[in-house]
Amino acid sequence: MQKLVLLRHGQSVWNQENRFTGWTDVDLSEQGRQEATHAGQLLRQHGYGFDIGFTSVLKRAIKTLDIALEEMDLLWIPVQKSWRLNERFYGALQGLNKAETSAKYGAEQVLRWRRDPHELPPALTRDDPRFPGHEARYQHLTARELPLTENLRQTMARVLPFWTEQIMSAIRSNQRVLVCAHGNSLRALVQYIDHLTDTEVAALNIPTGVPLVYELDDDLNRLRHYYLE
Ligand SMILES: O=C(O)[C@@H](CO)OP(=O)(O)O
Repeated sequence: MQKLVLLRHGQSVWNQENRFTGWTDVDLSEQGRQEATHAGQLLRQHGYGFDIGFTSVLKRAIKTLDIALEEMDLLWIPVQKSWRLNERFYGALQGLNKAETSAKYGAEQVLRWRRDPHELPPALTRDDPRFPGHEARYQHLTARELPLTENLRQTMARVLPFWTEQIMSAIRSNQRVLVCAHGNSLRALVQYIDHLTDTEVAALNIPTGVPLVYELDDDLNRLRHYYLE
C-alpha cells in the first residue's frame, strides 16, 4: 500500500477578498500561512515523511509547500514545480469580485462558471495584460497550451500528463509524495482518481490547508481517502 498526500494551498489574499484568482500570482494571507504551518504540524504529528514534493508555479502553493516542509524539517527534499498543477485559468473573470460578479450576471451563471466542469468563463484576449503569454515563467509553453480561458475538463487534460508521467512514476518508484496545488487543479485530479461523475465533482470543495491522504494499492487504484485532523 502506498500513501499520497494532496494539499490545497492555504488561504490566499484573493480568497480572503473573494476574488477570482486563477493564474494570478497572489500571496498567502496571514491565515493562509497559519494553515500551511498547521498542515505541516499535522503531517509531522501523524508521522508522515516525504521523498519528493510537487507544486505549481504560483507562490501561494509554492509557499504552502515550503512552510509545511519546514515544519517537518524536510526543506531539503527535491521539489518539482509545473504550470500543469496551476489553478484553473479563470479567463476574463480573474481579478473580479465573486459577489459583484453574481450581482451582475446572476448567482446561477456564476455557479456554472465556478463548478460546471464544461462551462467556459469569458475568455481573455492575447493583448490583455493578464494573458500568461506575457510572463517569463510561461515562455516555454506552446500557443495551444497558453490558455485564454479554461473549464475543469481542460484543467484535467493538462494536469493528467503530469500526474501519469511525474507523480505516478515517483509513487511507483516507492517515493513518498506530497502534492501542493489548488482548489480546481486538485478537484480535477480527485475526479480522475476517484472516478467522480460531473455531478459529484461539481459538489466537491477541497478546503485550504488540510492534508488529504490517499491510500493506493499496488496498481495505484484508490483504496480509501481521508482528511487529516
Ligand atoms: O478563484 C479561484 O481561482 C478559485 C479558487 O480560489 O475559485 P473557485 O473556488 O470559485 O473556483
